[in-house]
Amino acid sequence: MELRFWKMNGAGNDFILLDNRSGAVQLTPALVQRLCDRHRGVGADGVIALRPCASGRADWSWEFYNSDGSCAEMCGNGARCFARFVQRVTGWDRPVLRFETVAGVVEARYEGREVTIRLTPPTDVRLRLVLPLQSGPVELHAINTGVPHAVLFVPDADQAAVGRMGPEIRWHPTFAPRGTNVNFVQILEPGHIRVRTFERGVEGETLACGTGVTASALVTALLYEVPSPIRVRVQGGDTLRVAFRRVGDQFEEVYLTGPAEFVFEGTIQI
Ligand SMILES: N[C@@H](CCC[C@H](N)C(=O)O)C(=O)O
Repeated sequence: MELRFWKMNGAGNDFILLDNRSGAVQLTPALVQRLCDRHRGVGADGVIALRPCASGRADWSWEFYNSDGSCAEMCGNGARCFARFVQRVTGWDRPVLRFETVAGVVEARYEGREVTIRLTPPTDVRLRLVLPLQSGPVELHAINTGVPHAVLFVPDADQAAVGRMGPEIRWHPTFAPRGTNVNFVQILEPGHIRVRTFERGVEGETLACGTGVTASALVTALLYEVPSPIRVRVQGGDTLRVAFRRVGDQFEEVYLTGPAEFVFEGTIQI
């Protein structure tokens, strides 16, 4: 079978997008791994498939897979790409698109080449956890912004031990059974942070992680009383923006703004 795909990226976090409205493509873990293979496939951090919204709660639905073939509940950078993809393949011409994810309904607003998404409210906030790692105890913070994230503050993101501490925290029993994504956050100035993310399901550092950027900004807001919006520089060099409405320790509205770019389209035999 010949599979048509579109390659996109959001701040360097790259995805293969498929129009699977008909349900003709069976996205097995093996097929996702093959498509995402950077040597033998198209190459990407994940695969996103457009689906009709069976529940009627939104305009469309998606399936999201990490490059290892695992399903994830949500993806911030992927959500912005998905919004532009729906425009291209369905002719969607409204200013806002709502689509269903495992984490809940996400709203996307088109702003030229950028997209702002409204995420589901964060859950499972746990501040000041101390984890006994091999290198000694480390203080970090947990928050779920659609998928689980650990956030730890470092003096210099360039020097952060992402490759060593990332997998250790990602698989730590505190976050069992499905583990967590891990963000290393440097405060650059008030309202401006830099984030490097070790991603679950990619099992490595990506150039950006939208839900990780959001998690890092919200934890920064809680710990350091930083007001909305917060600018976040990612490893790929882009700057994303996180805006929120906070009531006490609760975030009632959370938005992520950033780029979503088409790179190429093609076909592959599966
Ligand atoms: N890159 C994404 C997050 C994708 C899911 C994540 N790897 C997980 O399995 O939790 C983003 O931009 O948010």
